[in-house]
Amino acid sequence: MGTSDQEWRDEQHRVDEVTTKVTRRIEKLQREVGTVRGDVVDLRKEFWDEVRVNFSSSDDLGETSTSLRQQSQVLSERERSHLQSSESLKKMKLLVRSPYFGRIDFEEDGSNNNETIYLGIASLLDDDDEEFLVYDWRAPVSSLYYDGAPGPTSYDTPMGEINGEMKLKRQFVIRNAQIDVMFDTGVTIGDELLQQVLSHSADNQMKSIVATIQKEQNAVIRNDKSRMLVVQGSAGSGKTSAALQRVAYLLYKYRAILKADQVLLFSPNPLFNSYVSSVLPELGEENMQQTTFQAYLDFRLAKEFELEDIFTQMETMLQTDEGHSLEVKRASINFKSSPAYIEVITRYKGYLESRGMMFRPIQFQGRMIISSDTMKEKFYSFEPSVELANRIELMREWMLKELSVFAKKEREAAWVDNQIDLLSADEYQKAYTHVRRKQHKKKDTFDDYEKERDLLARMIVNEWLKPVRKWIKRKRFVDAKGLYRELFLNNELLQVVSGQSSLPVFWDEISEITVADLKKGKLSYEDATPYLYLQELVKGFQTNSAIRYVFIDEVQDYAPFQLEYLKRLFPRARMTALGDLNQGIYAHASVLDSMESLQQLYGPQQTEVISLIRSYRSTYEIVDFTRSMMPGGERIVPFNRQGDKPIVVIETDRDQLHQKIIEDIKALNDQGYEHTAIICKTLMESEQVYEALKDHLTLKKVTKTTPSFVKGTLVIPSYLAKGVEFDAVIIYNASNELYARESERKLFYTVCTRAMHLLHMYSLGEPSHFITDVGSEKYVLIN
Ligand SMILES: Nc1ncnc2c1ncn2[C@@H]1O[C@H](COP(=O)(O)OP(=O)(O)OP(=O)(O)O)[C@@H](O)[C@H]1O
Repeated sequence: MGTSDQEWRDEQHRVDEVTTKVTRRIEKLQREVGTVRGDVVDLRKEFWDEVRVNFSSSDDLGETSTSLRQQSQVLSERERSHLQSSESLKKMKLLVRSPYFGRIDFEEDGSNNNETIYLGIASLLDDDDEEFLVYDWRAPVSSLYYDGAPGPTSYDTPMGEINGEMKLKRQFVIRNAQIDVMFDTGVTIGDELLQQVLSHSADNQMKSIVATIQKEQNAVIRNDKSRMLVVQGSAGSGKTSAALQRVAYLLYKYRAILKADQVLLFSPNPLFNSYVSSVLPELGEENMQQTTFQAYLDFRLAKEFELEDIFTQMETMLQTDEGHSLEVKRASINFKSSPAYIEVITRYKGYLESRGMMFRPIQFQGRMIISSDTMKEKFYSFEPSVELANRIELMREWMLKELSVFAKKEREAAWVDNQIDLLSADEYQKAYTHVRRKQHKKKDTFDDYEKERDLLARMIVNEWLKPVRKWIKRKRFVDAKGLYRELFLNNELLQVVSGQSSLPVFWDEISEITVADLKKGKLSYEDATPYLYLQELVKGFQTNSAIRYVFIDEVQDYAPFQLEYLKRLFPRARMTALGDLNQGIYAHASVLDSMESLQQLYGPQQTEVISLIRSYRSTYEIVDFTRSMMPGGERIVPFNRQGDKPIVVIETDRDQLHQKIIEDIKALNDQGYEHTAIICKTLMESEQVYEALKDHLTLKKVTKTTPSFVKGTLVIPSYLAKGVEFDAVIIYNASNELYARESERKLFYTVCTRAMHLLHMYSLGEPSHFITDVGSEKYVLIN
């Protein structure tokens, strides 16, 4: 809908006015921040000058402490004020170039007052703090802009629903205080603006989308009722974008009680962490915490085991030769990632309540302090109704007492005398000081020889037993490894706890490999979470209650076990899980067959599922091609942005193939496509390609340890391209030799959907049937 010249002039006039106010506000805040910073520095420097310190009498002591308190109050007040001013300044700086992006005119029922509401990244009040010149995009009234169309409408507020009529919905693009684009619009945030935004070049960092949030995305962002929010959305439908705006929304709505470090995002890989890290700061918010599930496993298990990571597992599974060992590995992954295996572990815990617990004996200098059998006997002497983990707690207390008894006896041992004799003068002095401190500074500690020997012996024994004590305190006496191994050594046990008389496929081989790995101190990726889960069921769960919101991106890549584990790990958190079943690239992903199964986690009552079906990232032609690869793909709705059809280039000679790719990339660079990727299937292929092309092109090699994306032409293995996007994607070898197994369809789909503007697939020999099955009208074939 067009706007008149007069309206344009009026709006520009308002932009000028607001910008002038913001500029003035910035100048004022800069002065304030400077002054307060100076005050804080001075106060810190002069802190002790202002405090009257006098410890002579109890009155003086009281005065000193009051003076200290007052001085630290002044300091913390100034520090708070500095923080506030700095935050306001940060927001004003966001507003100065583009104060707002939307306007709605709304008349509340019965008010007769047409209120004009402008929406921006942050709110702005006029000088007397009475009128909002700009409303924060997250304010309750702003939802009208994203959800409502001109006409009768309503929005929710903490006080209840407000009804009225929207008279106007207008969009702006304001750059450097000048209106570039302005138009009035209907329900959706205009396609025109989206067209503009989406046709831009890719970046190595994700951007915020506040000006063009779509209605269904807004539902994700503002959803506030469910414990678990599941977002199923096609590739490029804005799941990650919506998740990040949702974090910003929650931080705004609950600003009095929620801090950014109480929100945790699980990303698919460390690279992705850096890719999304600028969105929240762009919105004036602090970043949430970010991690990967792998990082958590490393944190918990890497000291104990040589841990297979998810990418190594992936490399194994992507081997071209489907030999028997790969079949066994796949069966192992499938079983160990299945809900049935959760049942096995849970029932195993029940089984252990009455039998089968395993302990590691406590020994000292080759002598037994407490044997495994004694521990087991003690464990089963506790009341059977006491929870397993609580019994372990009781065991810990009992063992610490036993250790004290042992320590007392040990003080008389001959080795202790030897140690005392061996103490150097220095050590003796140290021991003396130490013992004195322990004895609360009694002066007569080393008065007579007997006492002296006794105290030194006590100290030496305690020192020597310190690691044992620590070991007990950490409950290392529970033989978690033995308990886990038992499942693979004892078929009868497995049958009992699985409730099945038959054993899983390839069980003998799976068991043999698992046991051998455990013996070597190795743990495969598929064993890591079940192992941890069993250990926690027995020893008690380590939980993190500080985290209030957990976001899991690419949830289709998690096994049910891992989700169950996260639920336990964060007992006070609400969860938002975002995923696309079509992009489940890992072997264990096949077990998570529908997003609805995620409802089991917290139960349907506490779960809400939202589907996003519009795909924004890629051009119409690319989405039309990629969606045809997937069963049910017709449900994906491409955003109507036109581009070139995907290209398939067939070549029989590898050198020729390289030559063509080099020319292609040079041409793309000339056309201004700055962020392109040569996507290879595996790391090995990626390394070979990098070596072959690096002298002809400026390339950046990406591996699992690359800390962040940079702009340019990347050479990247398929699975590391998850979640990110590029102007142009070059699939290095999309041949049928490489991509033919059904299990690789989703991987191929995922890599193709990384392209925003251009998708070029090269093939050494016959192209993958994933391409040819699509229908030749959807791509251009070059022989
Ligand atoms: N409402 C929107 N306005 C502007 N751009 C959008 C909008 N929604 C999504 N996009 C853009 O579409 C692209 C894809 O978004 P995003 O990465 O969030 O999708 P996704 O669903 O997480 O994708 P995938 O599952 O394929 O990784 C990004 O460039 C994002 O900025």
